[in-house]
Amino acid sequence: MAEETLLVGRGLTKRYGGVTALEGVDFELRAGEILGLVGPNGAGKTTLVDLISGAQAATAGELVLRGSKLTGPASRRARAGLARTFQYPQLALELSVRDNLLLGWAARRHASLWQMIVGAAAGALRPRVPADEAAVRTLAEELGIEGLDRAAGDLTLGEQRLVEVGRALGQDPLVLLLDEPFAGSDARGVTGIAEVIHTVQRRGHAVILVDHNVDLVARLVDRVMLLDRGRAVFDGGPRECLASPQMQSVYFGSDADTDTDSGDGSPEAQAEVEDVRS
Ligand SMILES: Nc1ncnc2c1ncn2[C@@H]1O[C@H](COP(=O)(O)OP(=O)(O)OP(=O)(O)O)[C@@H](O)[C@H]1O
Repeated sequence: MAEETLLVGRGLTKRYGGVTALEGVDFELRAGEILGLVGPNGAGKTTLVDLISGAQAATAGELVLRGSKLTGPASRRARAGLARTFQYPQLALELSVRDNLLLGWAARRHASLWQMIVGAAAGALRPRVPADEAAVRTLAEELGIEGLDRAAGDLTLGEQRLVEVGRALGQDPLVLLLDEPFAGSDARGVTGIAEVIHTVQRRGHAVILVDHNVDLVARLVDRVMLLDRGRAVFDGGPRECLASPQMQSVYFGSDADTDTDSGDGSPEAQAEVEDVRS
């Protein structure tokens, strides 16, 4: 695995009024690394993704991407090399699957994915770039996305997630942030999303993968960070995390057994991830 440090977070803290969502979280993400972010409801997982992506401003702390401070709004951070997906997929529902995917490629050349979405909804996804269209067709085949002319609003939740992950891949991110990408996905969707994760890794870039399902995450990632009530209580290998006293304490209390599946994610999804882990 490459040794270059891509992204560093130091002392990341977020307070919403009296609620401390995140407190002094440090991490390092290396090139080619897949980092799993796990923890129970309210642990601060989405907040950390929000602080990295720029969806929320940190109360304290700093982020450094390839040696440069990462600051400013989400659009600037996207230009710096971040792409993310959301707990609830954010596609342009009235546009086709093809156009939603094309937005990822188009965003490489434009200021902001969100400006692109608004512009595309108004018919501004022109002129089309043949190379982008070819890349979208290839990606759709690889991910098993069918019916490129369908409106995104007609897709199932799992299909929408796959398209959103595909769009993020089109941005060719240095760091891809995936917030619960498997929820609502069938086995084919899980395979497709896992393929995207490995594609980013093969490019020497990095992925932060958030999910409730610790067993499922552990099969895909190189490292796991366990959050509990806003604090990082474990950072290390997935097997070590599953066996750690911190994991026991966070999920079960100290003397519980080791079934770490929170119940999110289908059995099919888990079986499929077992198969696709490379
Ligand atoms: N906009 C907000 N305003 C106030 N409190 C918030 C806000 N966003 C998050 N919180 C609080 O911050 C804490 C961390 O929330 P966060 O959504 O980051 O957790 P999470 O680990 O992603 O949880 P889940 O797995 O349920 O999505 C929670 O107590 C939550 O209620």
